[in-house]
Amino acid sequence: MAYQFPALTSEQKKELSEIAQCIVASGKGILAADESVGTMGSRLQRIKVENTEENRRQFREILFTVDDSISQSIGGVILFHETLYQKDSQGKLFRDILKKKGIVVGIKLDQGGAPLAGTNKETTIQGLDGLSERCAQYKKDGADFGKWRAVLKIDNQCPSHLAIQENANTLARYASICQQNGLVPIVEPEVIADGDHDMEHCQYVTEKVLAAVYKALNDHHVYLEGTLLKPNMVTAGHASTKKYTPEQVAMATVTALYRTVPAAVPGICFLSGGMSEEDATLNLNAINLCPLPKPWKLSFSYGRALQASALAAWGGKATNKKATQEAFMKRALANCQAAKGQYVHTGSSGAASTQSLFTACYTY
Ligand SMILES: O=P(O)(O)OC[C@@]1(O)O[C@H](CO)[C@@H](O)[C@@H]1O
Repeated sequence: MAYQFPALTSEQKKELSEIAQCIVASGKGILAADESVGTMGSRLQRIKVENTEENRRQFREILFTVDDSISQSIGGVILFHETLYQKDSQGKLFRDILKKKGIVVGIKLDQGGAPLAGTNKETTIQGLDGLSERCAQYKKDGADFGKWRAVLKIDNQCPSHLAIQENANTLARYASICQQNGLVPIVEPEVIADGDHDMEHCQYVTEKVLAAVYKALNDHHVYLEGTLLKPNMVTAGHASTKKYTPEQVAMATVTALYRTVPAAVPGICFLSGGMSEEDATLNLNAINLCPLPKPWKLSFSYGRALQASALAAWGGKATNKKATQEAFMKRALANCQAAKGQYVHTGSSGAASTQSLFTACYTY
């Protein structure tokens, strides 16, 4: 069929693919620091710190003012709206601090779930109304990529055909709007780990979801070279009694991706989904060593698995700045090595790094 109505100019495509490649350049991944106020509240509650704007700002200032060498491991940071406009204690905007380090700034664009009536408590994600205007403003304010997380669960009759189609289409519509405004869309269809299903079942569902997402992206004329995928790894449900090695997780994950994700996609940055920091790193390392064709960069976009030790080290005290930055740097480096298949587990990880970070029905 003739391509009569091109969605993007060649200049727009060039810009988008350059941004995407820069984020996942060798060994680099993403710090997902885009927790909403509510989600950050539950993180802070764990360390007995009050969820105030100032406390959220202080923790993020510590992360973002870490040594410049962080840019060898972190190619992009996803921010929440509030954080995009926050400043450090010297009055410098966080986004300028990150950009000065050569880190690309991203913004969370989804606005929470809404029930899909007639399903077993499944959801779609809101935020398409006014999205183009928000994207245009964020681009002016220094963001170069966006993120939208859709949630699919494995349960009785789930995910339903409706939930898969609706979320795939919404992700594709979001991705198209992002690209029109110069933002690289991170497409995140998360099959959450709640449940007692085995890994094979998770693989089956993940393949169905990803196949629907890439069909929808194609229908919406999304330029794949200017996108990044943020999927779950293929694992057993959190309540499953079956245990799998990182090599088994890697084989199931890469098989699912190889069957469904086009080679034009420059990078796949996994979410950590409640895995411990160490498991998230070991699995990513095994994924990069998996003996299957891997035409994309396979990296990380971790929230919990990059910040849990740092949060524990901070404990709300400014005097713990150095220890907090060291803990963050350690995980960032470990994941940088894992993104190249070069991580060697030394056995010296702190308690926080092996602790499960799973929260049931994790939403926002
Ligand atoms: O699973 P993780 O790695 O902790 O976080 C993944 C993530 O998509 O989920 C959170 C909720 O939207 C976001 O803060 C984050 O970007």
